[in-house]
Amino acid sequence: MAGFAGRLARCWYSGFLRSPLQVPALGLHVGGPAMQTSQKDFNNAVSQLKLLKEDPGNEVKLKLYALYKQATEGPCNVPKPGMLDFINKTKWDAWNALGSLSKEAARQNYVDLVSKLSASSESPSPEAPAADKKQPESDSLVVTSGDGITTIRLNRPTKKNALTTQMYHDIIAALQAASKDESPITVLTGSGDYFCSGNDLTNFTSLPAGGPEEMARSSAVLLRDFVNCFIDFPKPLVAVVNGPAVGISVTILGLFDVVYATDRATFHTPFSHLGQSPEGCSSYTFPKIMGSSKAAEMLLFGKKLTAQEACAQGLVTEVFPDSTFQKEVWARLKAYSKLPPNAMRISKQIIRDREKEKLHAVNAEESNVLRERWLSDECMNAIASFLSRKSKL
Ligand SMILES: CCCCCCCCCCC/C=C/C(=O)SCCNC(=O)CCNC(=O)[C@H](O)C(C)(C)COP(=O)(O)OP(=O)(O)OC[C@H]1O[C@@H](n2cnc3c(N)ncnc32)[C@H](O)[C@@H]1OP(=O)(O)O
Repeated sequence: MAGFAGRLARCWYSGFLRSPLQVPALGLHVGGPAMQTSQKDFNNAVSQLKLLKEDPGNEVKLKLYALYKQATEGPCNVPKPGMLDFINKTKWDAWNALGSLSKEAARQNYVDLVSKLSASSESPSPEAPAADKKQPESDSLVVTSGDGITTIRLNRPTKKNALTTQMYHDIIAALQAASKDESPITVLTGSGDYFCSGNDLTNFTSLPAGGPEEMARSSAVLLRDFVNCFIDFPKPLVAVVNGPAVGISVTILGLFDVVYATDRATFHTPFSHLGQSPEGCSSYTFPKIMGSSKAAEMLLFGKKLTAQEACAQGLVTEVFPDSTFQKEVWARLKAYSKLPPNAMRISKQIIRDREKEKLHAVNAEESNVLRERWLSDECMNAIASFLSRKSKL
C-alpha cells in the first residue's frame, strides 16, 4: 500500500478521524491539587475510557490523545509530520500545543476529562435519543405516494443530503418498489436547502476486514447497481432539484426524463478535485446532452453551473423562481400524473431502450475506473483533506 494510503488506512482502523477536527482551546490544570493524581488513577482512567458507552467525538479524542502523550512521554519530542500527513499533523499539533505542561498536570487533566465523560455518558441527556428510540438509517430517505406521484426524498438536511452507504441501498430498494407501484410518476428530491452534496465522503472511512481493496471493490459494485436502477427505471422519472447538487447527484440527472430546478440550484462535479472520475454514465450522457467541450469543463475541470446555465446546456428542463418553485412544480407534476400511465411508459421505452445496452456498458466501465481511482493517493489525499480540514470545493 502506498505511503499515504497506508496512513489513511491506519486512520480508518483507529476510527480516529471521522469528522472535521479543530484543535480546541484546552482548559488545563497547571499546578495545585492537580499534582495529587497518582499513576494508578491515571491507569484507571485509561481503562475507564474504554468502557464509555458513547463516542465522545473527535475533538475530545484529540484532547485525550494529547494529554495521554504529555502524561506518558512529556512535551512533544518528535518531528512535525509532513504537510500532506493531515491526520498525524493534527495529532502532533494537539500534543505540541500542550507546551511544557508537566506530566503530572497532564495526568490530572486526563483523569478529570475521563471522569467528566463517564458521568455524562451515564446520565441521559434530554436531547439524546434513548437507544431504543435511535432513528434508523432509513430515516435519511423518505418515500411517500399520493396524487399519482411516488416521491423519494433525501432527508439528511444537516449533511446537505450527502449519500451514505445505507442511502444507496435504500434508494435502490425505493426505485425497485416504485417501478412496480401504482403511481404513474416517480420523483427524486431533497429536504432542506440542498438537493444533495453527493457521496458522503465519510463512507470511505469505515474500512472492511479486506482493507482498502475490498472497500473499493464493494463500492464499485454498489455504485454500478445504484446507477443500473436509474438506467432501467421504466416510468417517467423526474428530479425536483430544490437546491445545489454535487457529484453523483448531478451525474445521474442525465438518466432522468425531466429535471426541474429552483433558480438557487447549482450543478457541480468536482471529480478532479477529489482525484476521482465521472460516474452515473455522465462520461457518455453529458457530451451527448451538452457537447464534448462543455461536458469536459464540468467533468474535468469541475466548472460549477448555475441553474440557468444547466438549463441552457440541456441538463435541466426548466428553472423556476425559488419563491414559487415547490408550488409550480408540484402542480405541474400532479397534472402530468393524470395522463395515461401505459402511454407514458411505452413512450419512455421507445425513447430510452435503444440506449440501454450502451448505458450499462458505460456504467460498468466507469465503476471499474473508479475502483482504481479510490485507491489512488490523489483520491485519498482529497478525502483526508475534506475530513480533516473541512475543505470547501
Ligand atoms: C464501502 C462502501 C462505500 C459505498 C460508497 C459508494 C460509492 C459510490 C460513490 C460514487 C462516486 C460519487 C462521487 C461524488 O459524489 S463526488 C462529490 C462528493 N461531495 C463533495 O465533495 C462535497 C463535499 N462537501 C462540501 O464541499 C460542502 O460541505 C458543501 C459545498 C456541500 C456545503 O458547504 P457548506 O459550507 O454550505 O456546508 P458544510 O460544509 O458546513 O456542510 C454541512 C455538514 O454536512 C457535511 N457534508 C456536506 N457534504 C458532505 C459530503 N459529501 N460528505 C460528508 N459530509 C458532508 C459537512 O461536513 C458538514 O458536517 P458538520 O456539520 O458535521 O461539520
